[in-house]
Amino acid sequence: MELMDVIKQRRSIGKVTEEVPKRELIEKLLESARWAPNHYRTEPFSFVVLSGKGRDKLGDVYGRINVEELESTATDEEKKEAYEKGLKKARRAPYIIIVRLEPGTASKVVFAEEIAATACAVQNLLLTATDLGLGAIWRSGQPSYHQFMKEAFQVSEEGLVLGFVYVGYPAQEPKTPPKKELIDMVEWIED
Ligand SMILES: Cc1cc2nc3c(=O)[nH]c(=O)nc-3n(C[C@H](O)[C@H](O)[C@H](O)COP(=O)(O)O)c2cc1C
Repeated sequence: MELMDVIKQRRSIGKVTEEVPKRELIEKLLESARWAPNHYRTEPFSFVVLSGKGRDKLGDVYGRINVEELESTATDEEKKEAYEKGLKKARRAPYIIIVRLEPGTASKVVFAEEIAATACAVQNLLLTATDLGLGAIWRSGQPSYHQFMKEAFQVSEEGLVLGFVYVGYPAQEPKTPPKKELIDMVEWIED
């Protein structure tokens, strides 16, 4: 596909089928992420790929966070339900790619730029998914930044789990969300 077509056709696909994409396709996504720009060559991004029962590692964290958020008066039944809801959340796609960020340690490194570089890596991944006919969505939310998440996926105090890319084959054709017009976001200053 033409680059501009891939860019425009990429949509966040939240609903995917249970069909498991071949591992080689997921490897292609990761390979494209590897080439993202990053300042001072810190390459702050790394990935954990979950599939099958491996997804329960994320589900367990979601579940424990759900349980922690319950009132102290919650019954065992309510805790079980909350935990299982977490497990289910991590089964929404056959593959989940955990996006980790570990900032460079040199004093000149700017944390915002480490986030920018990691976001570039995710965009590469999402565009490649579009090109390969896969459906993908970048998910985040508060659990992403929870201490349980950092511990489970070995992220340091300084680092971040920037989010999760859920990948499968599209089970929906999402509408294109309204996008601002260029005229509303660009100022040209000439001569
Ligand atoms: C940093 C980031 C975090 C996101 N987190 C979520 C999320 O937790 N849940 C979700 O449904 N979509 C999430 N999205 C996807 C956006 O909802 C989506 O990009 C937006 O609606 C525009 O739609 P499009 O991606 O199809 O252009 C996230 C996107 C970004 C860039």
